[in-house]
Amino acid sequence: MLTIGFIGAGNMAQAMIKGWSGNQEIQQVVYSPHVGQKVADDLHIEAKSSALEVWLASDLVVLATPPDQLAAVARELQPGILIKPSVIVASVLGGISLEQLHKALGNTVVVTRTLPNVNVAVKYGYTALAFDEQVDADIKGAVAALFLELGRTDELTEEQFGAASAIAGSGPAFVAAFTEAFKEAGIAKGLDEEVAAKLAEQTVAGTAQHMTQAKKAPLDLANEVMTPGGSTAAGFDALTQGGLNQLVLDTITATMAKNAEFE
Ligand SMILES: NC(=O)C1=CN([C@@H]2O[C@H](COP(=O)(O)OP(=O)(O)OC[C@H]3O[C@@H](n4cnc5c(N)ncnc54)[C@H](O)[C@@H]3O)[C@@H](O)[C@H]2O)C=CC1
Ligand SMILES: O=C(O)[C@@H]1CCC=N1
Repeated sequence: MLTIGFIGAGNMAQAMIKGWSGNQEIQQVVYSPHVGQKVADDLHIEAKSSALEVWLASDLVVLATPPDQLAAVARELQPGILIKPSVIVASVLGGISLEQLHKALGNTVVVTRTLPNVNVAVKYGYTALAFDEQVDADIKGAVAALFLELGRTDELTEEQFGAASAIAGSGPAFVAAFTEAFKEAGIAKGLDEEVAAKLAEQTVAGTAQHMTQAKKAPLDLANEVMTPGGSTAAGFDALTQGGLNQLVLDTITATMAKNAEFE
């Protein structure tokens, strides 16, 4: 049995807990000063009463607080790090580097940097992983296998994390915003809200599934839909000439700029 302990019980921690919840080989525990007990009750796992208790109970500890809480959490964990140095840390803290993790937690702790997105809750996530030279191949393999259970995963360089965070980490929010805009357009054109919501959601979900299952590039799929001289091409021109690519680039640039503030 592997025990995964969460420090922080917000949206990201809950998504990961849900993703691993069906695995009989994994036991999960959680601490948060605010909502830990409620989240534990809702997700049928055990609540601990401090970050230190989580550390002492776990094989792998996920740091899932807001990034600015790292120093406070590290202070609480110091006795645990001395008593039980074998614990592996998987940090999901946005913008916090491996070097910053070592500075806060000490050089002897095995730290890994992981960047999942909320879609891990339904095992359709993407998780970027980064390791330093202290992490041996067995630990890398074990951490990668855990996240592979929650969707796709890759080892990236830390330099790639800013862009990966904006596109894969924050991306579900942007795709959701596009889906909402699709729905709003349907309502504006006379559909009931319920119908518009269903059409928008199923079209976004189906398009993603189609590209994945058929290994089709986005523009190849778009070209299949665009009957020459037909209606889709007229809409596609409006979308691209209206500045879609620039808008998406601006979105990613703004996201990365904010993320860099934590470094
Ligand atoms: N939400 C997302 O999609 C993603 C979030 N992340 C990262 O995950 C981390 C958490 O983000 P969210 O879950 O969205 O935030 P959130 O605000 O939903 O949750 C934060 C949690 O941390 C707890 N907390 C605050 N201070 C604490 C402390 N000193 N000790 C223990 N627990 C404490 C809060 O009670 C709360 O349960 C952030 O560092 C964020 O950058 C990374 C990738 C994606
Ligand atoms: O919004 C945030 O700061 C975090 C990082 C990636 C997704 N959520």
